[in-house]
Amino acid sequence: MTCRDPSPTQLMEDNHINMQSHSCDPDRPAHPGIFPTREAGKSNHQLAGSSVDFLVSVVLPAGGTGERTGLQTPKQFCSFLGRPLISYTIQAFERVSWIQSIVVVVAKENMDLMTDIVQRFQHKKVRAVPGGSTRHRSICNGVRALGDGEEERPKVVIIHDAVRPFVDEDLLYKIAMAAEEQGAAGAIRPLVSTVIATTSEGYLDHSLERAKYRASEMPQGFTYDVICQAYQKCSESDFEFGTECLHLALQYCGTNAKLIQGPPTLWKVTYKRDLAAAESIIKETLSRSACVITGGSEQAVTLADALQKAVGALDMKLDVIPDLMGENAGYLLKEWNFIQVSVNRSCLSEVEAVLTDLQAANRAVLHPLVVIWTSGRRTDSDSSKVHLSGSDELSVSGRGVEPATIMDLASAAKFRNILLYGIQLRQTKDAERWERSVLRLAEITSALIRERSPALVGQLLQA
Ligand SMILES: Nc1ccn([C@@H]2O[C@H](COP(=O)(O)OP(=O)(O)OP(=O)(O)O)[C@@H](O)[C@H]2O)c(=O)n1
Ligand SMILES: O=P(O)(O)OC[C@@H](O)[C@@H](O)[C@@H](O)CO
Repeated sequence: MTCRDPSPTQLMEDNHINMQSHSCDPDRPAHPGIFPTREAGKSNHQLAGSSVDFLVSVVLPAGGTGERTGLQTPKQFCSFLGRPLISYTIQAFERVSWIQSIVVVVAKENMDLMTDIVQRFQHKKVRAVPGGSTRHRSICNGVRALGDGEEERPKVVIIHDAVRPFVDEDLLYKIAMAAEEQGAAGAIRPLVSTVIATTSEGYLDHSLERAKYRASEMPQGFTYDVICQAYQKCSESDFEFGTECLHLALQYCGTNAKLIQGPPTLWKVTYKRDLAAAESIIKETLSRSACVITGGSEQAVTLADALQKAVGALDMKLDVIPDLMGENAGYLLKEWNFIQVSVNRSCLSEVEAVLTDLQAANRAVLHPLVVIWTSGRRTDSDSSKVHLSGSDELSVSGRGVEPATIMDLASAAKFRNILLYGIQLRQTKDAERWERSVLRLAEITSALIRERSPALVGQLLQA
């Protein structure tokens, strides 16, 4: 996780609300209906096993400064594996086919940065609008943008803090359907700590019965009309100090939100420790599987099968294939990790071919891809076993692969966000030692894929 400059420290321009019009944006002309009342459009989207037959749009409030992290860079722009947190959240919504559009609400000084992020990570359905000095004001600006004529007004608006990157389609579907039916819906989680009330002198006044209360999380959903009306009627104090959209719907629209319990991953990145936790989850998600390419040789398949068995104990799934052609080309579009196994071959041509395929598939836009070149050599007549070659015997011709060669290849690949590592297996005649070497190979492979460290790129490690 990196939180480098540019780090906007300028606090958002104060965004005063005009009581008459409740315009959330001081620059926009005040007018009686800040939320157009055109009939919501209809659209039919088929979800596997379910359907959403109304338009759904999303508002991602991302206009905060993240003061509680103690960092200069607002947490939504802190990077994980070279990508800002907000891009992960946007991706979680982009892959939901029945969501028609996403409005990201950012501080005015971050509008250019947000536009760059949308372009760099090829986000679709996304546009950025300026936020306000409080979360409610930002959300209000986002909701208003949904009705400003650039697109068909949605039936349901999903509101989700941009710093909650782990949200799944199943929950979004439940929230959207409940909001369409009920007018409002929100995700909840059990309380971890008991809530207590304090006296003005800082003493315990009373304790709430924890079982009767829940933590209000995100996503939340509202019919466009309900959330518009709520923001049109709410008070200046609500805009300034409020933290709960569901409350506004109840208070100003008489709409009782349907509450839906979500998974533990709904938590909001708030403190610095949450950034580390988010990075760990992102890395873990990318490291659950890999594709092993053998070229079809018997020795390479033997080594790959041994590796597959060994990493299974490390909670990692390997698919062993001969190449990335035909139906195996699908791995180029779904896998983040590739292991090229070469036995008795000195050149890196096979791994170069993998790199070329990956670059052509343009897969490294969202996440760095990991390619590991694993080399071994059969050293006895028993073809059922691939023994390990010493680095000085790596090739049939007796010439080993120069470490500089893989470093050069890796340096070029890194510019395309592909991390190339090499692992050599040591020579042994002893089956038990060979097993231990394969276990080391599995541990190194798993660690390289999990950490995706740019520092080790191009290194030739020894298993
Ligand atoms: N004026 C604001 C304040 C907050 N938010 C957004 O609302 C979400 C939840 O708010 P919070 O976690 O409080 O973010 P910050 O206000 O940035 O955090 P802090 O209170 O620590 O400064 C975040 O995505 C934040 O960017 C916003 O859009 N506009
Ligand atoms: O912006 P804050 O971190 O102060 O609070 C945000 C939370 O209140 C909010 O995300 C949920 O409680 C749902 O409303």
